[in-house]
Order: sequence, then structure tokens, then C-alpha cells
Amino acid sequence: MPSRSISATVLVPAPAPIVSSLAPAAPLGHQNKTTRIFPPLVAAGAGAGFSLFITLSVCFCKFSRKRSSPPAENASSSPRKSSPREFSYSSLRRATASFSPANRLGQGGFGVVFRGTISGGENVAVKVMDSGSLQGEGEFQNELFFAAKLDSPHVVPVIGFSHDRKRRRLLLVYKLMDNGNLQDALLHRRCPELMDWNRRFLVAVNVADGIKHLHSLEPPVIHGDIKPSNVLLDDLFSAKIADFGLARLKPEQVEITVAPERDGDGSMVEEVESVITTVTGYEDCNFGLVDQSPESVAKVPGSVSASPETTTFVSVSPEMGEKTDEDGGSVVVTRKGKETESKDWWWKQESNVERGKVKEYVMQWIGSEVKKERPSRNDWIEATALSSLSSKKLEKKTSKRLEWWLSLEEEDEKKKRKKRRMVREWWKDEYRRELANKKKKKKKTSLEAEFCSDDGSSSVSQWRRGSGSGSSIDWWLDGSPEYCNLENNVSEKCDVYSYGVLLLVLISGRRPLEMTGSASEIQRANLMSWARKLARRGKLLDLVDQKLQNLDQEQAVLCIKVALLCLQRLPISRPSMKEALGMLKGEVNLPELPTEFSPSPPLKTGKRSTADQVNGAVNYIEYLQRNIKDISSKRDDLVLLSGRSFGSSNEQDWNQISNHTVIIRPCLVGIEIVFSVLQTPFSSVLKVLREHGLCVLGCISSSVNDRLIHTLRAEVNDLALIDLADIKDTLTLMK
Ligand SMILES: Nc1ncnc2c1ncn2[C@@H]1O[C@H](COP(=O)(O)OP(=O)(O)OP(=O)(O)O)[C@@H](O)[C@H]1O
Repeated sequence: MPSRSISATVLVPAPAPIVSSLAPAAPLGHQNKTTRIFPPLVAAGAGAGFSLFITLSVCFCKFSRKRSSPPAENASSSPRKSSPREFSYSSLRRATASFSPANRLGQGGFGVVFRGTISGGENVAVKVMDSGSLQGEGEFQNELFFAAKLDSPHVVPVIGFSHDRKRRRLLLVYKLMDNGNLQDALLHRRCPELMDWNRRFLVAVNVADGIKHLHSLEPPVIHGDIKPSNVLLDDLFSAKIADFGLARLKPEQVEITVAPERDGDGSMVEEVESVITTVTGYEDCNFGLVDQSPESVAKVPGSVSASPETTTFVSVSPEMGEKTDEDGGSVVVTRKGKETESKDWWWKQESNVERGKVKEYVMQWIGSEVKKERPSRNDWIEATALSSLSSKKLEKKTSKRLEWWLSLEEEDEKKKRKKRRMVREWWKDEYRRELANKKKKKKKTSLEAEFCSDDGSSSVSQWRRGSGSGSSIDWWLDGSPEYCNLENNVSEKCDVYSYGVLLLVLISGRRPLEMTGSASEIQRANLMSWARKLARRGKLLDLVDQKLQNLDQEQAVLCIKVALLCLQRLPISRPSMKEALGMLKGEVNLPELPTEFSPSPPLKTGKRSTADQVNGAVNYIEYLQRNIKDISSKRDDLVLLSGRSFGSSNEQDWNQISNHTVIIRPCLVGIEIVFSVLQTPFSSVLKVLREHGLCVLGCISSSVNDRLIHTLRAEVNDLALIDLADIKDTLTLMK
């Protein structure tokens, strides 16, 4: 300790003249001496002060010029001025007290992150990847690649990197963000600072600003993993985006057009039809993977660059890889660019022009020696294959530890990739199907579970899986729908969707999936569904964190509306990040919320009393029972009217609906009338129902999609769009 203070005195000497002038008056006995030496001291002091002033002014001018000049808006070519620098491994070990557990800040997919102080006293966060793996290396490269390109006050700066060949460690050095990640600060530590609305709003704006910066680069950068744990807070709680391990440059655009199909009679089937067919099936899980608008042409980014003539067939449905959709309609993707075969997006990224540049920094540590050790991916795979083919030979060559290492790496990578996929591809069909099956099994015992999501995307079992674990799964349960099709369809709009989730989390101060257990809480379990429900009921403020202080209600409602716009299923419907930020700042007018989110008009039941309504319903049910023999309703007091089979994700049901105009049958909660909107105009169904004295309550929103709502709205002006919870309430009332 004493030696430190000594060196501090030596290193930072106080300017003598200034100190002299500020020093207390000398004792009288020394006055003459002091008077004699005073004029030269003053002169020297003035000189030193002046030169210090000049130096500071020059520095300030340079700094402010740098700040005021627009950031380099080119993600692929113009590197940031201060590129990440290389640290020696030992310096980082010293900085983190030998990676002491006491300095551990957190753990991510890439490795453990430690707090440290580098020479010069700067506080840093050091991310350590324990063992070399393809994925880790990919993330490492990515982080460095983007670190050199991104220059925004809302992106966590990467200061440098290091590697330790002996221990096979890759290290990244970031500026330390004193208040850690947003998820932790908001949901676990519940930082008092974040209980102030203004601070939270600022975080929302900071993150939007950061994402906007990424998207405004040329080519745009897609972060791909926006979530609260990837938003870090500095000492002033200003938010910065971190973790560019999954980021990518936006690839060239691909156009999707719907190929005309020949009908049975040889005539051309309308392009629009095949699109609609796909759309109607997406209520369960086939969310808008591409712009499925009837206009039939959607722009979807692809990561390719081949001859413009290259055409590839892909399916619109999430079962990518199939060449046609269910009805045989096919979608032609015209790709402008070279075909890439790899499924891992970051290999694709490497396959474009940037390939060489991505490795720019990594080459520094790879060097010629490491290059020998760590061949390219192809060599790697070949070597691994080789090692398994002639394992005996290789075993003998104990000096060649490389192959052994490589095969280990491959194993390691496979495991890690598998693990990652579980998280990232949660939206994929297989998982959803698995969930649907689980849901079916639980149906009888947990009817309420069906009420927890308006799109069937969530169930209690799903929630349990994600809750409390702090895993990424929570964040992706209602993730951007096009993540189903990560390879071909990723765009800036994925980030916009994720931002929508993050915004809701910020406003509500809760996780996307959370449930206290009581039945009344079930409909709030899924934050996104709940927000949509509240929007329909016109009660958006219910979503706001009760513990917030200094709440600006208008701003809070604005934020929720922006979030809902960002959460639209069709990417094309979501605003750009620039627009979203503009809306938050009040610079861009907020567009009308889509119909699916707008409050339902009050039930229009004419002048009929509740008793009349009940009578009408009972009469109608009696009519049904008289006329339709096979109805053995579980509860006669309940009629559901829906555009498709409620509570059933059964393919057969859907086919049945397509083949029959209307089917009436017992269902989970009573009698269900199912009809195909495409084949039966809703108004005629409504007419029949009304003729039979049924007071039509409305259409169940959990069973309708945007398109259906538009159709219904166009046909029936006074239709009330109600959700399951409302139906439940109404029926309780009717009883
Ligand atoms: N620069 C930093 N300053 C302060 N804390 C940091 C910094 N970087 C990371 N951390 C902490 O370390 C944790 C792990 O970070 P990391 O980026 O490795 O993983 P993650 O983003 O949480 O997870 P994943 O990589 O799986 O998405 C962060 O959540 C954060 O709490």
C-alpha cells in the first residue's frame, strides 16, 4: 500500500507553481526569501498554466469534433477509429486477480465474464471462453468484427482481446458496465433507480437508439439476440447493447414470388389463393414466416449471392425444406447471390465478401503457428473424418495431438450447438408440436391453460419450463415468429420483434412468462398475449409495473402501443427501428393499432336484456339438440362460435372444416360451431344463428387471425371480437 501512494505522488506531480500560489502564507521569518523567488515562480506558473490550457483546449476541440462528426455508417468497410487492441494473457490474469471467483460478473453461452482493472486503472469486463470450439470461435470473431465497426454510445465497447494458446482460451475485453445486465437489475436486484419511470423510459430509448444504429449501417447489422440480459447498464443506468456473438450483416435481399399452379382442370390457380391457404393454417404455429400478404410478393433477406438466374424452391410453411406448401402451391425464391450450403448463419456470413475481413483480428492471435494448428473448417471436418477412419494409425502418432483435439472439438461443438438450438429454435415446429401434445394431455385437468394465450402459443407447462431458470427460453417463447426460418428469413424486423418483448418487460417489470399460480392470474401469464388482451379491452395501463414512481401515463401507453406494433406477426407490419424510436420520442406519429389490438366495440345486443340473451342461447341450444342427434354436450349452456376448431390443433379437424361448410359438435367446453370463413361468409352464419334466437356474443379471438378479423369486420359491423376470458365472464354472468 505505501509503495502505491508513493508511486502515485511520483507519477502525478502537482504543478509546483500552482501549488505554491495556493499554499498558505509563509511564516514571517521567511517572507523576504519568498518575495525574492516569487516573480520567477509566477512567471513559470503562468507559462505552465497557459500551455496546459492550450493542450486541454486542443484535446477538447479534437474530442468534440470527433463527437459531432456523424458516425461511419458503413458496417462492412470503414473500421472504427479505435480498434480493439491485443492484451497479453498475463495482463488480463493480473487484472482479474487470476480470474478470481470473487470477480465473476456472470456467465453466458460463450463463457464466464470477470471484472478486472487493467493498467491505467480502467475497469473492464473480461469474457473468457474456456476451450476452443467452433461456436466459441465464431462468436469471438463476430464480437471482434463488429466491435471494429460499431460506434454508438448505446453499444458496449469492446476494448480488446487476448488468447492463451496453452490453455486454449480466447478472451474478450469490454468496458465494464457497472450496473450489470438489465434483466438482473430490473427483475432480480430490483434496482431502486429502475423504479423511476423516467429512467426506464430512457433505457427503452437507449436500446431503441442502439438497435437503430445497427440497422442504419450499410449493410445493416442484425443483432439477432436482443433480450434484457444482453442489455448492459453503465454507472448512470444508461443502456448499451452487448453480445454480438450472433449478430450478422444483413444479406442481400431475396424476392419471394408465388409460383402459379395448374389446377385440376388445367386452369391457373390464383397466386393469392395459395398464399391464403397457407395463412389460414398459421393459427397454430405457422406464423407469418414471410410476408404472406395476398400481394404475393415479399422481400425476404437471404444470405446469398449467386447468379441472378438461380431460383430455389422453398416452402412458406415452417417445415422449411419442403418444396411445396400443403396445397401444392409453391413459392419461388429468386435469389440474387451465391448459394450457401451451410445452415449455420455465421458460416454463411463468412462465405460472403466479408470473409477475409471477419478474420482480420483473429488472424493476429491465430498467427502462422496457430493457423497450422487450427485448419479451416473444411480441413477440420476432413481431419476429424480422417481421424475416425484411421484411428489406429493416428493413435500411434501421439506427438500429433491435433487430431485428438480436433475430434474433441467437433464433439464439443456438436453438443454446444445442440444445446443452443434448443434455445434459439424454440419456435420450430417440433417443439410446438411436442407442446401441443403435452397440452392435449393436460386439457382435461387444466382447462384454464387454454386461456392463457390468445394464439395458443403458451401453456402452463411451457411457462414452468422457462420460469425462474433465468434461461433464454422465456424470452423466446413468444419470440419473433420468423425465427422458425432463421436461415432464409432473418431481417432487422427480428430485432424489432425482440425489442417489442423487451419494451413490455421494461414497462411491466416482469418476465415474458410468469404466473403466480392462481387461476385469475392465468390470463396474465403470457405477457405478450396479456398486452394484446388489454389492448382489445382498452386497458393498457393495467400492464404497467405497480411499483413505478413518477409514472407518465401517456408515455407508458405510448410505449405499450409501440411494443404491440413491434410484436406484430408479419415482419412487414412491424415498424422499422427508426420509426419505433421516432414514435417513442414523439417525432413520428403513432399509427393506428391494428384491428387485432384495438378495443372491441361494446357488445351490441340490441335492446335485449341479459335474461333475453340467456333465453335466446337456451332456445338455440334446444334447437340444436332437437335437430342434431349426435350432440352430447358437456355443458348445454355454452356455445362457442369460431373460425376454426377451438382447442384442437388436429390436422383432421381442419380438413373437416375445409370440407364441410359448418360443423356443429361437442367441444371442450360445450357446443362448438365451426365454420370455414373462406367458404362460408360469416354474415350468413350469423344470420342463421340470429334467426334461431341466439344472441351472438362475438367471435373468439383466440381462434382468429388478423386476416379473419379483417374479413369479419368487413362483413359484420357490429361484431364484437371477444377473447376467451371475456366469453368466460359473460357466460358466468349468464348463468
Ligand atoms: N461489459 C460488461 N460489464 C458488466 N457486466 C458484463 C459485461 N459483459 C457481460 N457482463 C455480465 O456477464 C453476463 C454474461 O455475459 P455474456 O455476454 O457472456 O452472456 P449472456 O449475454 O448473458 O448470455 P448468452 O451469451 O448466452 O446470450 C452478462 O449477463 C452480464 O451480467
